[in-house]
Amino acid sequence: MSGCRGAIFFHLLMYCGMKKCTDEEIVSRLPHIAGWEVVRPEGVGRLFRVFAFDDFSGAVAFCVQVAMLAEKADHHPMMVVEWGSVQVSWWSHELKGVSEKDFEMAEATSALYDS
Ligand SMILES: C[C@H](O)[C@H](O)[C@H]1CNC2=NC(N)=NC(=O)C2=N1
Repeated sequence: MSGCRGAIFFHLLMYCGMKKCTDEEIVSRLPHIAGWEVVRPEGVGRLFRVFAFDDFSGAVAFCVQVAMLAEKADHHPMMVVEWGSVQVSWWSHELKGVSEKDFEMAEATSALYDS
């Protein structure tokens, strides 16, 4: 298999099991991930939470931890870092919405923050 076809095959394997959550599924799951809300920029649902820090370096260190988690899972958030806070958004680009994977990643992100 060529490198390109191999990459496409891997990509399909990773994402064919994922499905976009319905609005009903999102509403029922959201109370189980404290602090997260759904935002819909340009009509695409995302899980969103702001994490508070006492300084800039704490916020950056958290971003690095989340980045390592993301690399392991091959699923990547949007993070906006500034003094005292990190805004994290999880959604599935491929599906143009929120999937089960995003809920798992949001939960893992909160667990990192709480640890
Ligand atoms: C090729 C690679 O596996 C894909 O582009 C992955 C990378 N990380 C990703 N992260 C997120 N959040 N959504 C995706 O659809 C996605 N796709």
